[in-house]
Amino acid sequence: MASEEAPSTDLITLTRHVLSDQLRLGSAATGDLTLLLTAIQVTSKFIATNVRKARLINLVGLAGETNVQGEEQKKLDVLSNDIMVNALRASGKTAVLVSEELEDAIIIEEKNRGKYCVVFDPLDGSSNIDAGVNIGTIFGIYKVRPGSEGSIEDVLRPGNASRYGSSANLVLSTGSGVNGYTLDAALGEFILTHPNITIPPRGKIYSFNEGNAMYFHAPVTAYLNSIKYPAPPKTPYSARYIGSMVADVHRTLLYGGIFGYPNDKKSKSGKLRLLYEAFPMAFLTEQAGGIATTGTKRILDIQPTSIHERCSVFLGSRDDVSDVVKFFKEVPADA
Ligand SMILES: O=P(O)(O)OC[C@H]1O[C@](O)(COP(=O)(O)O)[C@@H](O)[C@@H]1O
Repeated sequence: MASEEAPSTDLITLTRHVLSDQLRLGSAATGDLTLLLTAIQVTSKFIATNVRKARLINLVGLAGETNVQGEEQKKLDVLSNDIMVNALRASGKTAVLVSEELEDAIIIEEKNRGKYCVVFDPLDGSSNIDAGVNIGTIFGIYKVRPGSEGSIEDVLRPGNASRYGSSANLVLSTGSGVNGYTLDAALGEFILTHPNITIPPRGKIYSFNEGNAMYFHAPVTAYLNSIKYPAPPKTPYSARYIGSMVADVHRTLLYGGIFGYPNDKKSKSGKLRLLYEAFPMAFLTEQAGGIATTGTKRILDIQPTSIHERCSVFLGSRDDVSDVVKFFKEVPADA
């Protein structure tokens, strides 16, 4: 009879892990980032719980409002946004908040102000909510510039980011590698389950919404044809597309391959937002050993000019994304 392996007694919670990370920084660490991440953890747990029981407590469907992107807001979009704004303000560690759901940035009042700015998409993939498909929260954290009291300029800077479904995962980088945590709902703790995530140098999966294929620019079409109809002995890549960036990128980090949402002839600037979708995902991808590009520019080098601007996104395994960049060099945009 197979003996079940005894559970590890050395539980590494997210808080413990971030603290040890901060302690490695010695006196430079004030504990502020740990407290801010604790606030974000609480919002993720709350959102995870509500996503799980959404249909039972009438939290599915539309909220009846439209956001700055022109998208109809889901009830869970609004709830998740309110929860994050309140928790981040109450943490006393933030100066500027930028949310996908709010037209303007929130500049935190002096009495509650801290030294961090948080940009976030409270519920990414919301088109999938009512079908119970994986969705998530994406966030990025900046320090205010020296001498700044907190203004929009503190987040309009080059970038150089939870997932809810069968399990709630949180994937985090503070600049020294990427770690994944799984929420133990019984304990109410995120436990380290994926230490030091490293993306494979090349994968066998591509993740694009090919429903837009007729609008794709020539380099993208040429690249996709190269992996769908390769010359033998190479074999075609598999297609996987959930339609929630947080879930498609999570899988890409673990299995390798490429996720892409390019700008095209229909949407010139692309769909995904630079500050709170592309930057955090690009940072995680690079920290995991991958590449994140627009096809012609490293995403983290982009200088943002507005908080809701969009950009083209290709990210994933180093060799796969390098192939895309090669096609952008060799194939004229509208050949
Ligand atoms: O439905 P499409 O056009 O494939 O777009 C899906 C993409 O849009 C998004 O849903 C945008 O995010 P929001 O749901 O936060 O607006 C991404 O998660 C996803 O990658």
